[in-house]
Amino acid sequence: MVRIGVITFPGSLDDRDAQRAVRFAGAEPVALWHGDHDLQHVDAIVLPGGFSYGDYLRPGAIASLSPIMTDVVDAANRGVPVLGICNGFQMLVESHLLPGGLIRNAHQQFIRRDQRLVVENADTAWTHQFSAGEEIVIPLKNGDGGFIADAETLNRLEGEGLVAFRYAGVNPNGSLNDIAGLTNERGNVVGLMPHPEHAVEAGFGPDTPQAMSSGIDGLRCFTSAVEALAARV
Ligand SMILES: NC(=O)CC[C@H](N)C(=O)O
Repeated sequence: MVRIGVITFPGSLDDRDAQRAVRFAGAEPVALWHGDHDLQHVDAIVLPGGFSYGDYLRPGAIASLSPIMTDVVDAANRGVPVLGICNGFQMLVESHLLPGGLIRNAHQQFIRRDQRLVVENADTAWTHQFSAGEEIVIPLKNGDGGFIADAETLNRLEGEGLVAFRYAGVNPNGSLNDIAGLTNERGNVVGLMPHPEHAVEAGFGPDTPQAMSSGIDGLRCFTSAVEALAARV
């Protein structure tokens, strides 16, 4: 069975939900601890949402220095699929596995909403079960979701198709180019601000009209990875 590790940091909030999403996707969730240098030979890694180290300094900045993050960076560079959700996306950026930065929302408020997204890149480990241009709805909840990058980086991200998800309808936080999520060149590392793990079970996900979203749009992030990994085993 495919085994997907979910790393818990001090202040993680959504690690249990991420484990549950992994189980719903048909894989075995493996609870990993940030202070261990031990990935327990998992096939893929999820960095969950939350408030690691109370968002002290910058969200994800202290967590990026946790012992296990050197193992995560090594694994990512070997091609192991890594998904960073919200605070996990912030950790990926702070670890330089993805470029740019995430700053306070433009309106200065913490925001929670069911968010429309366009899947821009459906050729990554975590998105290949979507189609490019497909619109989905998953929850968004953060205080520091404003994506920034210098002009050269932004041009490269757009030119090389490294924008994985883009906000649709409204830009909820002032992110440049409506960027909600990124992938690396290889497609194994993906980070996004909205929360796919909160949209994996009918009746508990976004409350949107059927025509707009299945309510479980987030599940395909996880089943994408599980399907590709299962084919390798
Ligand atoms: N939901 C989350 O993971 C929140 C991330 C981070 N603490 C923020 O507020 O931006």
